[in-house]
Amino acid sequence: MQGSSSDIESQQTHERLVLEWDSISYSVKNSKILQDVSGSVESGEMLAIMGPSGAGKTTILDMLSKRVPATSGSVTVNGDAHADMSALAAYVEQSDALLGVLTVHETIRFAARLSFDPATPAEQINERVGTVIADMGLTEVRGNRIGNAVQRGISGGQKRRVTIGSALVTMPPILILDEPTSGLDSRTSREVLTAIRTIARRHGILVIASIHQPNWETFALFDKLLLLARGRTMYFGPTNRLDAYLADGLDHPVPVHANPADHALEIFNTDFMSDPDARAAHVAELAARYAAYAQAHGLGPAEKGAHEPLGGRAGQLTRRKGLGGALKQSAYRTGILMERNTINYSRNLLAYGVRIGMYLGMGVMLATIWVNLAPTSAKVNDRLSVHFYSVAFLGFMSVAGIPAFLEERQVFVRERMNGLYGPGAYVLANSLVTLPYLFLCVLLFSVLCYWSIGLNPGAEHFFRFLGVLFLAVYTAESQSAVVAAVLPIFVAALSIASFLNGFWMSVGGYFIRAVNLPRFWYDWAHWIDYQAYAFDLLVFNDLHGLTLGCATLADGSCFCDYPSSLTALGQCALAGDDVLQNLGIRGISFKLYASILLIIALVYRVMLYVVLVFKKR
Ligand SMILES: Nc1ncnc2c1ncn2[C@@H]1O[C@H](COP(=O)(O)OP(=O)(O)OP(=O)(O)O)[C@@H](O)[C@H]1O
Repeated sequence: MQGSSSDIESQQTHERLVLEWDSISYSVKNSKILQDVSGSVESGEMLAIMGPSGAGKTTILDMLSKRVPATSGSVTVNGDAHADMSALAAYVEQSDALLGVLTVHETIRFAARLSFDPATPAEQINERVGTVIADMGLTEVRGNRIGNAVQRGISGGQKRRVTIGSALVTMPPILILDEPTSGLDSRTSREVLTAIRTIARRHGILVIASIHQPNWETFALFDKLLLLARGRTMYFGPTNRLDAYLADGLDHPVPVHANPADHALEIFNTDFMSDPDARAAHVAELAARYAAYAQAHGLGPAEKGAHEPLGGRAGQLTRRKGLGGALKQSAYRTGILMERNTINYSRNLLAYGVRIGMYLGMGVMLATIWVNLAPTSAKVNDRLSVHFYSVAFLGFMSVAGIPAFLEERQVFVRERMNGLYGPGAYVLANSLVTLPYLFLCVLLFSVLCYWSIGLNPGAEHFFRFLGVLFLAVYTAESQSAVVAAVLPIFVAALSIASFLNGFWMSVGGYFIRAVNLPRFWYDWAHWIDYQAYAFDLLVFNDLHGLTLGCATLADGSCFCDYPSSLTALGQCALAGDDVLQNLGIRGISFKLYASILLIIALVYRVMLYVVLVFKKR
């Protein structure tokens, strides 16, 4: 039988799941953010979580998705407290983490490709992507870019729908949405939630959404409602029984023509009560009244029944794949990420175009300021400063890559949480796609300045200069990535990465000779300083084997700026190796130093991986 869209549709119909949470509480220090909240929801159902601002809606979503463990109580799927939620659930956060230069269609298609089995035919993926784009009302803007600081893109509400679409297209068994309708007008909110409901019913997806102020029709799309105030349950049950509870349980019937959701939020909002004790007592009383009513009227979580054990697709997802399978999947996802990164890098003018311009500018600057250095001993210090400047400033400017790394990292955090791929695939794709881009930057810089400065001529010397500089810049870029992964806040990452580069400059051996450094710094910092190895290599490459002319003074004597072994032989010249000897870098092994530089770069890449393994947000 021919593969058709119905194949993929049927593959994506999930087995029945029941998500239950039993008496979950969450405290930070001594403050109780959630208290004894219980409930359940199953495949095909939509649960709304509502409550005044600060009621604990995002917190409970974090508990249900197991992003944050509850202080007490349990969260189970089909009775299993160890179900792998990253494999079962897609979580759509309040903020939209998207790559600004991709189009709407590309964004959703990449999400689909990252989630589907490698064997899924492209037409099936395209069909699913097309359906989701239509369902989210994005057909008109499917070819438009998302937008970023330099290029205005789609609207905030459309971005919200792209984020939801990117989750929905992966057909997760559980879909968790934090404020899916923020930024959407009431008609669009209703359309989007109607589409989610249709897809959820059709494919048996369990949907949980926190929501602010839904209008009547939107509210009615939900099967169940959990109403929170100050972390306590004000109501949990079918949406269509809320009216009865407000009237009979609380003596606050919904006025004629009023929206029950608005009315309930008015009752449970205690933010404007000035006395904190009275506020706490009021909320406690409302929670007690709900508990008594729920018991008397059979509301609350369904009776725990016998569950099917997790099996089928969900079970497969929660089970670890064999090593071979995992590696294959990982290689497949890495390939897709590389493709996406390449598009991102090639289109991201702000992050990458401007940087290329900056490296070009630095090349022109060096070429015109250190212009045509004669091979004389008087110009040795100028040559040294060229090498120092090239390593230190090109390395330093790697901080310009931090904003783009942070944008990419946010997308990674979202997709990783949703089980699309792990830190291994991400780091590998990032590490590989950065290579040609940085190489291009360093190549442009080198071509522009190497010959006009008059560094050691010869192709071999030029290519060594290029290679060493490229390794140094790649190491610096890797260092910036590690810093930004640890501290994903732009200003903080920028400050720390700049400080580190300044530190490496200070202990590298240029400003103060390495052997003159205080032992405390020399014994460790100098030896792990990538700039020190790169500087030594560039100087060695330039001066080794070179003969430099010295000055003949008025009295006929010869003056060299460095002690020369050649003057004793009757030549008024300075051997480049004499300078190297004086600097303490004579006889270094080019291969060894280049290998150490490479190892430092790789260590940073491994550090990036380790940081991302442990730092999940
Ligand atoms: N890690 C934390 N440390 C301290 N306070 C926290 C922490 N997490 C949540 N809170 C507090 O718990 C309360 C509930 O926060 P939460 O973000 O869950 O509310 P919310 O209902 O989603 O609010 P909103 O609708 O405004 O987004 C807030 O007062 C918040 O400040």
